[in-house]
Amino acid sequence: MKDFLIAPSILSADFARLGEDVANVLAAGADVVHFDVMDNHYVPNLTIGPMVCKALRDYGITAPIDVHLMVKPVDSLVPDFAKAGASIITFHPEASEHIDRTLGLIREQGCQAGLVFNPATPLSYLDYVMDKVDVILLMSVNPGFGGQSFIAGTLDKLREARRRINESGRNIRLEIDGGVKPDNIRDIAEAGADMFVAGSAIFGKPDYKAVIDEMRRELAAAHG
Ligand SMILES: O=C(CO)[C@H](O)[C@H](O)COP(=O)(O)O
Ligand SMILES: [Fe+2]
Repeated sequence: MKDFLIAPSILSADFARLGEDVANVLAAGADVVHFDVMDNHYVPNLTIGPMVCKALRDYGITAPIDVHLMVKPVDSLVPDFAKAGASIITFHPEASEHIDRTLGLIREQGCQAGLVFNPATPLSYLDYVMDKVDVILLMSVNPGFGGQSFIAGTLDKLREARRRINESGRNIRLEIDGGVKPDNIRDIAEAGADMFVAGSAIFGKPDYKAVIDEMRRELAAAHG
């Protein structure tokens, strides 16, 4: 089977007992912790910052933490998240004045760097920075909230992103975020994604392992 990563979004976790809930979802078979940072400025919602990332590390979470920055400006938060234990830091190109500089800053801080594309953001932002990204994250909902429905047009965009990655010859992760569920994850994988964020689909069910196992069965059946 291809190397697929499942990354539960803690946006839908129980914040009153976050460490325990994250440990439980990892014990249920998740690979990566997806950490949504919203600032009530770039997106109309307010969530969590570096202190919470550090608290998860202090609690004993050792899995990669994938920090999805939905903030503007971006750069000042990058060293803070790197120090707090982030493994991957992704940001929206519209939110950075200097995309190349922000990507470089993330790598200088020892993290993997990625760009996030809203449903209407063109992939042309990749044109001159393909050698500086480790992750490409396509949003399949408009950013700001969990529990929204997958926008079907994202499948074509995934194919286009996969084509660009293949052409680059680089080992870049293709991550998808928003409305991912057991009943659509196979189509999403066949369109080219290899890292799958799922918030409400996993944390919204009492048995995390049952959902993750079902996703893995669907992924095992994916072609391509
Ligand atoms: O970045 C996000 C929203 O901006 C979240 O990661 C995403 O929405 C996950 O939630 P769900 O799987 O419930 O759609
Ligand atoms: Fe996210």
